Amino acid sequence: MGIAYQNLRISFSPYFPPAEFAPASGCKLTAKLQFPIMISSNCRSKDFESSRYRVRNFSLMLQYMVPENDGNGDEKFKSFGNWIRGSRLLFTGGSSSWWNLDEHKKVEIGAVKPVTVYLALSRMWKLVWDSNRWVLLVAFGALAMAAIAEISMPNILAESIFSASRGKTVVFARKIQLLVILSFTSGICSGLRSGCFGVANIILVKHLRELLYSAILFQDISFFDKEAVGNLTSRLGADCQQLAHVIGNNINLITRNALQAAGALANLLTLSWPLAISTLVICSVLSAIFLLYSRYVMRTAKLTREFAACADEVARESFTLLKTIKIYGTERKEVGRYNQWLDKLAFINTRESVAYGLWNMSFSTLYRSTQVFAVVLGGISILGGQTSAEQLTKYVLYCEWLIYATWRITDNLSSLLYSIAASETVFQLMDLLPSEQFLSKGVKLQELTGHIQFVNVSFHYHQRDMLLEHINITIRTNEVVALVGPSGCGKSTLVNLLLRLYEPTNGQIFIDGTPLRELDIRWLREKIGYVGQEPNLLHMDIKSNIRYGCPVDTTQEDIELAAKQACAHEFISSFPNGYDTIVDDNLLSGGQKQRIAIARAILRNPAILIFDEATSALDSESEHYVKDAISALKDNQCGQKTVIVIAHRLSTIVAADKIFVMDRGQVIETGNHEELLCKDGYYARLVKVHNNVFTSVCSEQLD
Ligand SMILES: Nc1ncnc2c1ncn2[C@@H]1O[C@H](COP(=O)(O)OP(=O)(O)OP(=O)(O)O)[C@@H](O)[C@H]1O
Repeated sequence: MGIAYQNLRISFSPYFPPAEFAPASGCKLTAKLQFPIMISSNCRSKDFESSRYRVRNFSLMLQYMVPENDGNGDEKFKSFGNWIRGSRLLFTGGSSSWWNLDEHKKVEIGAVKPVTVYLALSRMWKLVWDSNRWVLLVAFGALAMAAIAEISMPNILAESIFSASRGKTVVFARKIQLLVILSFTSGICSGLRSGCFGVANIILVKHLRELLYSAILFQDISFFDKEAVGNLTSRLGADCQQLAHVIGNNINLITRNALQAAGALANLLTLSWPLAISTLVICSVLSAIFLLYSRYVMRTAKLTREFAACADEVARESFTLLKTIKIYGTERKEVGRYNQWLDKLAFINTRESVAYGLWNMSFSTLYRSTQVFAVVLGGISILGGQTSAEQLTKYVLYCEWLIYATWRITDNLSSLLYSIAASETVFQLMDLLPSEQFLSKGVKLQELTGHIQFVNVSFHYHQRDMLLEHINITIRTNEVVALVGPSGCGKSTLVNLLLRLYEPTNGQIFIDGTPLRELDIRWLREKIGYVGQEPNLLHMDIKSNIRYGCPVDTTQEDIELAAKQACAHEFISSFPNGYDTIVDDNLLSGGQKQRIAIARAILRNPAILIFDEATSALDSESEHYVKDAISALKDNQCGQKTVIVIAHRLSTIVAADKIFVMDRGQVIETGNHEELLCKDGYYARLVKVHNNVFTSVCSEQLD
């Protein structure tokens, strides 16, 4: 990997730190830099040295690099200069570097095994054939009929003209009749062919998207740590759409033109084999040029998709974080970040267009020269008395057909190759096996009481240092426990392991005495209620949001009861549409979203309830209510629960039966509030700091 930007000043956006950047792990970036990177002041240089940031994906890192002078006039001059330099290279023999795409290979995302045309086509074919073979059979039947009708026409056309010139009225009338029948046959069959291939295409794209989407969704969460969301949506959207052309246009037109070319060649051979062979030579030259062109197209297509995906990812990220961008006034920086990928896209597309122009130039020249060639050779033959004018006319017509068909075949082949290149990543993703969690059939216990044990559990994220070390904790049935500790000490990670979003690197987790790995994951998750740090609601009505993922049927009363317990009923009822109000980003405050998420967790009536800083986005009053809701759930009407709360707010955790104090991935203290205060250790210090802050805030308010 290397960076080939000449004299480019690069800065890292402070709002999107390169979360995994460090030359240390696996990617010796600094050793290969061709030019020094100047890091601007908005990025602390220690971040680069720190082992916190490692290169996980070089291309991801590139997305965070922003040319410092983006958007100003200087840059426009520079890019204009680049264009001039580019054109000079193209036309002055320095073209090899102008055409060179190798440099850009370095930013391709994830090495993908190339897919052969045969493999890709057979997979696509199978997708359509398995679900609706009749469409394909009718399409190919109609295609063959139309091609036969069309290819017979030049012959009959010439015969009817020459029969008229010879005054043979009966022959002329018969030929015209035949021409009319052929015209109708060709028209009807062409319509049927296009329609059926169009339907086949729709079936193909639907299946591709369906399979791809489900293959992605069934991956482990660690898969999403490595893949950018923009890339995945790009595969689902643009790449699948690109494949939409394969059957409907490419295969359809290639087959039709191949049949027509074969028919034309057969007719040419019967008319005059020397002339036919000379046309074939021209067609072969065309094919050879096309082969060169197509190889280039395959490479540009791949890069185009990768860069478009990166641009999508930047746009997606910007739109998601729009508020942050507005507040920090980084619109121009974001435009620069986006532009960076657009420039790369333009670079590739310009070369692709020039290559297409050169290909078209070669084709047009050879096509026209064939006509001239045919007339010259044919004329000589007529003058020598070896060929008749009728034969020459037929020859010129079929010659045109052959060359035209060759052109259409190559043109569609290039588009087909473009699509096949898009299929590589799509198929690679589709071939990913679902997470092992979903494949193995685990144990379903008769009842889940919520007794949890972490036995010597250690864990680290992919390519990161060990985060949790030798965790040994026991949470008894119906206990309310709190996890406390400084930010980043691994509290949420501990919960992630309990939810089996990640597997421990060492040690085991037991639930009701059964190893977590052996339990049926769906069954287990049905029994767990989870309220995350950032409550994510879906774009649907509030009722459906509360009911989301609930394993049992629920009534409106159940939903309202859960909302009441989560202190959400009042504000929901205040909306004109009440529980039918559609949730969108601006409608609800952070606290309101969290209360809906709490209601969702309560409605499931889970055996284990997890609140990951569930109170962080709540105002004091709501926090008080939610605390009450948690206590109510603890000694609850509908069966007792084990409750795990991760909270920074002291008030939320004081009432817990047991508090686990964590620091740097280890549990350093255990006990209830009073016990821990008596220990006068880390927890006691935390409480003191909290009280001091609280007292100073109160006295400031009193002043
Ligand atoms: N998916 C991930 N991939 C890599 N590292 C991660 C991932 N999720 C979290 N981390 C890292 O693990 C460490 C612990 O994160 P975790 O969210 O468990 O901390 P926490 O104690 O819950 O912090 P907070 O109280 O701020 O939420 C952090 O340094 C974080 O950067």
